[in-house]
Amino acid sequence: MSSQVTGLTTGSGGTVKDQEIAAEQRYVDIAYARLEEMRADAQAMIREGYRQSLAGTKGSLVDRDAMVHQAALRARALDIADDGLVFGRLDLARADHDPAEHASGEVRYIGRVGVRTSEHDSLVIDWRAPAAEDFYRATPEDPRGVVRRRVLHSRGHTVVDLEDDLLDPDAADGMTVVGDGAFLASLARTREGAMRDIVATIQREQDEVIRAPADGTILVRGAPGTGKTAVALHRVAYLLFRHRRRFGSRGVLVIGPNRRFTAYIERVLPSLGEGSATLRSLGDLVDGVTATVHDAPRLARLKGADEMAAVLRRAVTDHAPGAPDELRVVFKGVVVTLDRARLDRVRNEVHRRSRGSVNAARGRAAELLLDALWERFTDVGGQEAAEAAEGAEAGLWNAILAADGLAALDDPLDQASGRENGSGRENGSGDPKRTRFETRVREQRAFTDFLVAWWPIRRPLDVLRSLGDPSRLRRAAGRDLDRAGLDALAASWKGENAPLSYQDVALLDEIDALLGSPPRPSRRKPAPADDDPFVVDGVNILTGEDVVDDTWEPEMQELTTSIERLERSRRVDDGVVEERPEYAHIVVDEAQDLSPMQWRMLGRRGRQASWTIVEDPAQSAWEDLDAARQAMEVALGGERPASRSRGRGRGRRGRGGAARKPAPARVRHEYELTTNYRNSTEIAAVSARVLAVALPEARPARAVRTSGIEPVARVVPEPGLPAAAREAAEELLGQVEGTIGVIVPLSLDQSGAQASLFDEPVTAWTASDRDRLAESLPDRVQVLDVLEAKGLEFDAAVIVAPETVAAQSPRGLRVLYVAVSRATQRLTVLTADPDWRDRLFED
Ligand SMILES: Nc1ncnc2c1ncn2[C@@H]1O[C@H](COP(=O)(O)OP(=O)(O)OP(=O)(O)O)[C@@H](O)[C@H]1O
Repeated sequence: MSSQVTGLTTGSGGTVKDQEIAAEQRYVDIAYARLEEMRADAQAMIREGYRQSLAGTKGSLVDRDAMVHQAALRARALDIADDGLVFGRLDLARADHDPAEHASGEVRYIGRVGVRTSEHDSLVIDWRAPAAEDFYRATPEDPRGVVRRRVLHSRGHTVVDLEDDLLDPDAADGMTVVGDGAFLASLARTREGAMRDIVATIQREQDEVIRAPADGTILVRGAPGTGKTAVALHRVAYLLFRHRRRFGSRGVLVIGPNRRFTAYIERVLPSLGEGSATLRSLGDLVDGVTATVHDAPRLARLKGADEMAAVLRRAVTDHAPGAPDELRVVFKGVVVTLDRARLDRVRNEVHRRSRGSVNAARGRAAELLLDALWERFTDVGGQEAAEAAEGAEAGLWNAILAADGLAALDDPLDQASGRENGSGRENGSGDPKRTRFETRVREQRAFTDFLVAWWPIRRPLDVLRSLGDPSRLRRAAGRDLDRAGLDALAASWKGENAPLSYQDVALLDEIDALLGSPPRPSRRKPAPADDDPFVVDGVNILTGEDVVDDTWEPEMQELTTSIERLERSRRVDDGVVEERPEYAHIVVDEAQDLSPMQWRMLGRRGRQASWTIVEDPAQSAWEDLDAARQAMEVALGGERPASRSRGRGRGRRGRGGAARKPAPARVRHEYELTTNYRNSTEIAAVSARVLAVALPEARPARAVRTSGIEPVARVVPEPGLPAAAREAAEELLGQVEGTIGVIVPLSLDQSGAQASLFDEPVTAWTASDRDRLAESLPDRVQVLDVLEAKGLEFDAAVIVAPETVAAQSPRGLRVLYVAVSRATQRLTVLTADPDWRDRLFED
């Protein structure tokens, strides 16, 4: 028999629950005392590391670094554990349980880090260790040897509440069971603006995802509020704990939809003691650029489509803006010219042969230009003319020398060809006249200046901006874009200061991959080469190497090759070209919104990675989900069915991709989360109605918490919506303690070239509407548009003009579904259309 207690008073003072709390407090105090000793040990180890460095040998410095690094990591993890160190207790059944005896089997305490006594006995088990798994997995149907599971709620070092689950009543002889729904109560807690870890209350289906196999791909689906983000972050902490060597060294990347979202989740991993994962949004994944705007859905669809890859491929092979369209050199008095058509042929040939990095192909461009010049030189009879001029010149000199009684000159051009043998390009022709020609041409400033201007080292942003010119974009587009698309795209990229959108960032990454690294400078500086014609102001324009000597004037360096320098300074640190980072594991949150181009961007960072993909297709703002799926498959590098599925996982065969050679097949496991921990049942009912219209076949998640507070709907004439939104926010400020989100429709640019994308004008909210609304509201109220609200949650939400949100794009209803599922406690909907009130609020 066990005794279920919620607040009974005992004779010895306090409730039974108080006594249980006091007993747990004694244990927790012991754990904290030991934690303090471990922290002191870690500090001592850091000091010892520094002391060793005084020994002064190289080996001791390496040892010191390793020791200090390890000790510092340990110290940080221990510091973090200081808050709520112990949060769980498992009472296990005795293996030889005799029903006649009192059950007192093994007791395990679960916490944020593992704590052992100085004799190495376990005091607290790290939540990620195998021995902690039962804490999250045991259920009454499958108790896994657990009789009672206890969750300890603490404030700092003090235990303030307990909650028990009795999992095996037959084995719980005499065991006290306390609790009054503290878990559910914790779900209703105030949201303060940043997501918190859920380590003490991870549920079984969530734990299966967190501890899923580390290889291959994990695909996690679930409706809003089912904990997908929370689970993905806890999985990162788990992977880094269990496979530190593998994931710690090459790194884990967590990708979220926007910067607001990454700011919202950024505290979770550090609170779990993991500071090493890289957290980025789709808008700041590429170094040096930051997206500040979302494109209107139709523009986003154009930019994100797979076809853009071909458009950009053609764009980087076009001549750079301002590239000269004539090359003119002089050899032996003969003027040799390459006109625009000939230059274009050379350009095409360079691209055909160099397949890959455009920026690194300048050397090849120089070679093919020389070939074309020689061809042209011979075509125009230049050889004969040069020989005649040469003969006349030599004759003149010899006549002068003979008059002075001196011997005749050797052929000066033969001397030049002798020099050529040692230093120049081997053109393979074996023709000394041609070799001589090339040597002379390469020495000409006209040629090297032309080369730098005609084949500049290009930056991705310059290429994108150049497509703001409609004629240039039309050349690049071929048949891949129609007229309306062309105009809208060009308008969005035009001008130095046009803001960069989230989709633009993926395009910049694509261009970066096409341009490739600029030529790599060598670590060793070569000697200054005064006689090297490809050295222009201290830089070899073919290789990008610095060939400056100590006497070089820095100002002079800046004069001629500043583009190269700028580009290299972006990437080069201490002589090492910084390549695009690749990760061992990539977590993609809100994956349903990624465009094909964004998948390509991620794929380049995870060629060898395993993946955790988290998504809810019902929340997708992206129109062409099939194309996005295919791009995802390519990014993931080919799949094969799971050899062994765990939990609810199911294996599935993917469709490798054509754009990249498929990587070795990888295992995939799919999971579904089914419980909504965010919304009250009342709010969940509203979002279920939107889902039923948006995607009738989809199933809403089961909400578990009833608040007794019904959502509110108000019908307001359209011009009055901003004022009504403000009023609603002010009202909610008095009703909830935490955050309030006022979620408004998108601000769509339907002017100028972008107007052609809209069949008919759609109501939009302007930036000034938003600003006016946000004016003088306190910080805990955020005014944001529906796309910015992705992944976030608030104590209360005001949804403004659902009818407009629904009409703004073909996926408008799904976007509205996102908006109405953000609130934990209170929801107010303001609409100008009474039908919409009925749709959302009447059964
Ligand atoms: N096991 C749990 N214990 C306590 N809180 C939980 C648990 N699981 C999820 N939550 C809470 O539920 C809320 C929703 O979680 P989360 O944001 O991860 O959901 P989501 O599925 O990613 O939602 P969306 O699809 O809307 O982005 C968060 O406040 C999270 O802390």
